[in-house]
Amino acid sequence: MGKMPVLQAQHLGIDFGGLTAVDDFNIAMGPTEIAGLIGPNGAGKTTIFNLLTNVYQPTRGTVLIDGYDTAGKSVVQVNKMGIARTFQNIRLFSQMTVEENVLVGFTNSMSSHLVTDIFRLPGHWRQEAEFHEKAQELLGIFDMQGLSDERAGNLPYGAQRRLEILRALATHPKVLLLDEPAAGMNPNETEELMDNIRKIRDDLHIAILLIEHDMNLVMGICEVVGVLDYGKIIAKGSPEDIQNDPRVIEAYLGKQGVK
Ligand SMILES: Nc1ncnc2c1ncn2[C@@H]1O[C@H](COP(=O)(O)OP(=O)(O)OP(=O)(O)O)[C@@H](O)[C@H]1O
Repeated sequence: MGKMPVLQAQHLGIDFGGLTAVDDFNIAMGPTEIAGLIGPNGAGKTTIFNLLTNVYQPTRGTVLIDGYDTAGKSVVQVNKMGIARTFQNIRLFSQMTVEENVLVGFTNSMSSHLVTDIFRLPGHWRQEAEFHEKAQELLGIFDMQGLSDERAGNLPYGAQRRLEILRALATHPKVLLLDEPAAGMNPNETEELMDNIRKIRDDLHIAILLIEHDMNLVMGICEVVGVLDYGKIIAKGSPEDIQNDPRVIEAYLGKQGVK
């Protein structure tokens, strides 16, 4: 039998007043799977990320990370259980350096006195050196070591998005959720991002679930794609299956003019 899923959602749903934003969402992700979630604007994609990370408490259903139920856990606790995410809008600490932004990611897996050590007390050189090294290693994924001391806010847009991914990776997730990682990127940057997403999966052995409107990216790197429409999954399968599914073409791809 295959390995236990790292991320499982069962009959997950949420209502906002009278609106059912997500209903009966199910997923079981293998440890190194790359999956995509697509659907028209307002279909509920980001809401699913918010449910998976406990930003929203589900009205129905369960989420399991590595087999453990996330019910009642805080966002930080769920992150420690193994799920990390990026956001549609960049949320970096723009006044801090590139390396400091990565270090912030590490702090989530440390006890609070270690955080104090790193940021306030200069005595713990060995620890600092260790974290510096780890940060450099992560920055190396995107060849960003040379930018360590730049202020994050001064980086070009594409580099800021890459840094966000690294900061999420610094929390040592088993599952990485990427919310529109290619948004605002030019075709060359998107192509590079695709290689890097594969590289992250291969090198770090983690599962990646992504929301994306860029169909080249979705169809190019996802092994499984789920299509969401009005809060419900209307189709699920390989990129080929999805592209040929009449329901999908009607709900989404047709409107986008993608063949
Ligand atoms: N906190 C909230 N309160 C009320 N309604 C909400 C809330 N969050 C999301 N919704 C509603 O849930 C639905 C799904 O929104 P969501 O942002 O998840 O869609 P999406 O598929 O991510 O869209 P997009 O592709 O535009 O980002 C929308 O109708 C939205 O208005």
